[in-house]
Amino acid sequence: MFSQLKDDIKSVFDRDPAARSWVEVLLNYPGVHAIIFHRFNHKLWQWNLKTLARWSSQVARWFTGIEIHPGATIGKRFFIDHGMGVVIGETAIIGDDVTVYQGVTLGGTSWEKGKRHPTLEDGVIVGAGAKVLGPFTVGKNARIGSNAVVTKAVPESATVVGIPGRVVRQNGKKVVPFSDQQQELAKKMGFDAYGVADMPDVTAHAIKALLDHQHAQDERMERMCGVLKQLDKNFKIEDAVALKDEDFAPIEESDQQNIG
Ligand SMILES: CC(=O)SCCNC(=O)CCNC(=O)[C@H](O)C(C)(C)COP(=O)(O)OP(=O)(O)OC[C@H]1O[C@@H](n2cnc3c(N)ncnc32)[C@H](O)[C@@H]1OP(=O)(O)O
Ligand SMILES: N[C@@H](CO)C(=O)O
Repeated sequence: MFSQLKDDIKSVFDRDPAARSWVEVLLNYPGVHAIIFHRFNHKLWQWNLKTLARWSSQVARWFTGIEIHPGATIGKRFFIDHGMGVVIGETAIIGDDVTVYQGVTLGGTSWEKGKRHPTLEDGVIVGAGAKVLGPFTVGKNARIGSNAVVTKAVPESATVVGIPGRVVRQNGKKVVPFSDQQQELAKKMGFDAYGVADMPDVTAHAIKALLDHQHAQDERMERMCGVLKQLDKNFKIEDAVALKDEDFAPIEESDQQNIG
């Protein structure tokens, strides 16, 4: 537990340019105080001293403004910067090297018991004031922008911003935002519709399909005109446009072989 705490404190230097010395970090970082409390409270929870664990987590909240349920599972080198207003629910699972800022909630949307809080994989960053609500997974190294409200799974290495949260970057590449209609169409076409950087633009896809069809029709029409010209040397396309249904005689079998 002590080496884990040492790693927690060391991670502050990697992720906060304002951190200057161990003494300063130990004295002034509520996020550090909260994680020290939590490492201990989680042990109490696991030893089935649940009431004591919850009471101690409330003491920590009183000191730090950060509320971490003692049942929450938190990996190595967890860093809460500033911290005031952070709430982490009972069934939240947090991987290694995760960073959260003040005002973040890792919360639930259901009153059912069981898994109801999110899982944050390794390296996730959750910006100030963001709310991550529900029992889904935020993939490795994903970033959640400050004040976002996220209620759906987030792919690995994605950046999600806004309300409702939407993926704007994946692996550093810009993701074109899709309308609800485009997402529906994409689903019908068999593409994953949420936050996939390589997902094709379905509107462009539909326009291309129409143009391909038009091109094929033009070619067919040209071939038909060629055949008609062979049948009648004086044939002009303008005359063909003016023709009515009754002007067409049934096609002879020998002509049919030439068409198509
Ligand atoms: C005192 C203190 O400093 S407390 C610390 C407070 N700091 C935080 O909470 C940090 C949280 N970090 C963020 O919000 C960052 O902006 C991140 C993590 C989202 C940046 O992630 P990146 O993958 O680097 O994305 P990037 O900065 O390129 O932004 C992507 C797009 O989202 C927009 N964007 C970024 N953050 C947000 C946000 N919180 N809300 C809405 N849009 C946002 C950007 O303007 C950009 O738009 P564009 O594509 O039209 O240019
Ligand atoms: N502590 C971080 C965010 O406030 C910094 O100083 O940049």
